[in-house]
Amino acid sequence: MITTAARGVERTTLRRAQITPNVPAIGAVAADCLVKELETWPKPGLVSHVDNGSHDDMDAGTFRRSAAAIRPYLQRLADAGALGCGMGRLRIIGLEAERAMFAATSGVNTHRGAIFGLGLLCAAAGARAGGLIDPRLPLGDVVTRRWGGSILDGPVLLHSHGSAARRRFRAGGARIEAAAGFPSIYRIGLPALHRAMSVVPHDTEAARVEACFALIGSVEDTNLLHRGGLDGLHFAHDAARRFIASGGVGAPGWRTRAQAIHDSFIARRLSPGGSADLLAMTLFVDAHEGPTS
Ligand SMILES: CC(C)(COP(=O)(O)OP(=O)(O)OC[C@H]1O[C@@H](n2cnc3c(N)ncnc32)[C@H](O[C@H]2O[C@H](COP(=O)(O)OP(=O)(O)OP(=O)(O)O)[C@@H](O)[C@H]2O)[C@@H]1O)[C@@H](O)C(=O)NCCC(=O)NCCS
Ligand SMILES: Nc1ncnc2[nH]cnc12
Repeated sequence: MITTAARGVERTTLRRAQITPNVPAIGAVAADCLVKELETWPKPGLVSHVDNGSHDDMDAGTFRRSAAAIRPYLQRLADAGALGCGMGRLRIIGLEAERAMFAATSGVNTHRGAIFGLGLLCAAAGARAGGLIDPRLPLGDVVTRRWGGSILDGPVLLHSHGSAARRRFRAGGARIEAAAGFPSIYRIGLPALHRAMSVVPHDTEAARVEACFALIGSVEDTNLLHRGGLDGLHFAHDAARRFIASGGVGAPGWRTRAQAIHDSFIARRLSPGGSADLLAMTLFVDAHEGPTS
């Protein structure tokens, strides 16, 4: 737990540090990406502004409260990145963010994966904007270079759904994704988002749907493994890949087909929460290094 004394040190250091003017915007951009992820429909099995997907313990309001509660911590992670902090400091802020999330959601895990991955990307954006690292380096590479080793060496959560699924199925999960510089964002999420933006330039929600399906079709999502085992993961991969292969959001009638896949996930109670987090992270990276940023 962070002590009052440690907080005082952090505040003093922040006052002294040369934080460039765009660092203070990083947390707000990240929280906005969480809201954009929420406001994307249809997302198979996931909660949105339209329905609760495969969940009966949370709705759009739960996610909005969670995003608002963790926003200041995402900014603190950006500030910590700009100050050159190591993984130990980032982990303390991340755990505080988790506590704020649980307080805002009455104990429901909405964004633990997002706090981790988006939090690291915020710290990377802070390090880059603060002049600590080559500004041309992609944010994913910044994460690998600065914190990759300690991400993999850090303490493991023994009782999370994800850790149980990772042990049972030998899956990778959020740490491997982050330590490797977020290959799912750079190889899958961003190309799908940009492809769809060129096909449906006036429909930004459709572009997010395309990126979401592309991610679900490829990510080894521990949420899918936790709820549906290997069968659930394969079902999700197949359905999402078929949607993309048949033209995605560029094909006529795409919304009806996407909704049918959403319904099929709900019938199996599948929820690709890791892919939802990676969609929010894709939007964040796009905001910082996309064609129009
Ligand atoms: C390192 C931690 C992330 C440890 O977490 P864990 O051991 O649980 O590791 P993972 O299995 O790897 O998953 C963690 C969460 O990351 C998301 N995720 C899943 N697969 C992937 C993937 N392949 N790549 C990236 N991210 C992935 C996912 O988060 C979402 O799902 C959460 C809800 O899940 P769950 O509680 O199981 O909910 P339900 O299925 O609904 O449960 P039931 O209703 O069935 O009961 C939600 O949070 C989404 O965000 C995984 O859950 C990390 O937590 C940790 O160590 N934190 C400490 C802080 C820290 O180090 N911070 C660093 C600086 S910020
Ligand atoms: N929209 C969403 N629905 C369910 N789980 C999630 N985890 C992150 N975003 C989510």
